Amino acid sequence: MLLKNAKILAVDDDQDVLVAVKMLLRPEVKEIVTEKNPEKLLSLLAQNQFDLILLDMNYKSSLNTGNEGIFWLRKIREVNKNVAVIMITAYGDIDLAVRSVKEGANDFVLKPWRNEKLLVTLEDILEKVNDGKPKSTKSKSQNAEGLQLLGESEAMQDVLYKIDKIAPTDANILILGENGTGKSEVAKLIHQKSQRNQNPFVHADLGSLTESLFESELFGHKKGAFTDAREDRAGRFEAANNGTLFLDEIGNISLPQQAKLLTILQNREVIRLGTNTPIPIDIRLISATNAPIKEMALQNQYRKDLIYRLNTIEITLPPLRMRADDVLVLANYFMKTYAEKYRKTLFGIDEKAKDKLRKYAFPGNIRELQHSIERAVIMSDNQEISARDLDLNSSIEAPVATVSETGTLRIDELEKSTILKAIERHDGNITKAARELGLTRTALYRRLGKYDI
Ligand SMILES: Nc1ncnc2c1ncn2[C@@H]1O[C@H](COP(=O)(O)OP(=O)(O)OP(=O)(O)O)[C@@H](O)[C@H]1O
Repeated sequence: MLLKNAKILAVDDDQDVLVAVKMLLRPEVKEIVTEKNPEKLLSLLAQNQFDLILLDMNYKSSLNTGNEGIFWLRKIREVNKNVAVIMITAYGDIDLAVRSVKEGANDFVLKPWRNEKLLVTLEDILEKVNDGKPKSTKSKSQNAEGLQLLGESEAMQDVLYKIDKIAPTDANILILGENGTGKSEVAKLIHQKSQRNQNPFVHADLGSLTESLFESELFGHKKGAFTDAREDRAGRFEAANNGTLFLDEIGNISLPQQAKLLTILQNREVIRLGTNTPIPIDIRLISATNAPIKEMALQNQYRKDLIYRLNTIEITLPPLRMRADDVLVLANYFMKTYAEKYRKTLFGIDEKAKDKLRKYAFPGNIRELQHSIERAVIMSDNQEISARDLDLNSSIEAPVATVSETGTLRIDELEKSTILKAIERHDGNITKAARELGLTRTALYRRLGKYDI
C-alpha cells in the first residue's frame, strides 16, 4: 500500500507530539486521526479501518515503564492482527521497544525522530504489510563493507536489531560484555551503519594506556610539552572529528582520568597538552568495557556522571556460553575461513567435535572459539574436524557446574581458574598462556592484576 492511500491513527498523550505528527502526515496520507487517550483505542478501532497505528510506549497518567505501550499493543492485536503498528519510544526504553516487536509490533521509532526517516519507515512498513512479507524487520547482520556479525541466537538477533535502529542516530553507546564477545566488532558495525561512515572510526584502547600517556594519546600535545614530545600531535579525539571515537576498556581508567574525560565530553572541545587553545570536536562516542562499572560506581570507584554521559544507549553482549545456538554457526564460519587460509579441504565438523564444542564454556568467548577452530583446522588430517583436533580445556566443560546457588554464573571464579590453569600448563609463560586463552598479553596482564595472581 502506498502512504498516500493510508489511513493512520496516532496515539500519544503528549499533545505536542500529536500536533507534530498531524502536520507532518496530513499532506502525505489519505487520513490522519490523532488520539490523546489510549483508553479510546478500541472504540476507534471498532469504528474505523486503519492501515497503520503509531503508538506511544509511555503514558504519563500511569507508571512510566513503557509496559502500557505493550499492554495496548496486545489489545490491538486481540482485535486486529493485520493493522501495522509502529511504537514510538524514547532512547531509555529501547529494550522494551525491541520486546514490543516480539509481541507483534512491526517496528519502532525513536523520539525525537527525523521527519524524513519517519516517512521512510511508514512507507516501508505499509509496503511490506501489503506484500505479505514478514511483518517485523529482521536485522541484517552484514553491512555494505562486508563486516560480518554472525549470530542466530535470540540474544544476538536482538542485538543486531538494536544496532540497526540505533546506528543512524548520533546517540552515545555503551557496549558491555565479557572479553571476546564481539564488542569491538559491534562498535565498527555501528559506525559503518551510521551517517558518519565516510569519516574516521578511531579506536582508543584505554586499558593499555599508562597514566602519563593517557592525556597525550587522547587529547594530543604540542612539541616540547613533555620530554618525548618531539612534534605537535593530534590526539584520538581530534583524529575522530566528524566520525566515531571508540573508547575501549573504559572501565580501566582511574578516577582522575575519568574526570578529565568527563570534562572533554561535557565541553565538546579538547586542549592539546602544552597549549591553551580549545579545539572543538564533533564525535559520536562508543565505549566498551567488561568491567561492572555500575557496581563500581556504587562503591565510588567509577563516576556516575561519566556513566551517564557515555550511556545514552546500552548494548549488552551475552557470553558465548549463554548463546548455545551460535556456537556451531560461528564454528562453521571460522572453519571455512581458516580452511581457505590454510588451503585445507574441510567439509565440516564431525558429531563428536560438535558435542565437545556444545559442552564447553568458552571463557574467552568468540575469540577463544576462533583460535580453537584455527588450531583444529591446522591439526586436522581429515575432511572433517574431529574431537581430537579440538584442544579445549576439558576442566571447564559443563558450564552448569559454575552456577551458584542464586543461579548466577560465577564468571570471575571461572575466569580466574582458567587463567591459572593455562599459566600452569605453560610453565609460567604468559605469551603462550595468553595465546591459549585467546587474549592479548596486555589483556592477560590486566586480569592477573585484577585477580591478584
Ligand atoms: N558475531 C560475530 N560473528 C563473527 N565473528 C565475531 C563475532 N563477534 C566477535 N567475532 C570475532 O571474535 C573476535 C573477538 O571479538 P572482539 O575483539 O570484537 O571482542 P571484544 O569483546 O571487543 O574483546 P575484548 O574485550 O577482549 O577487547 C574477533 O576476531 C571478532 O572478529
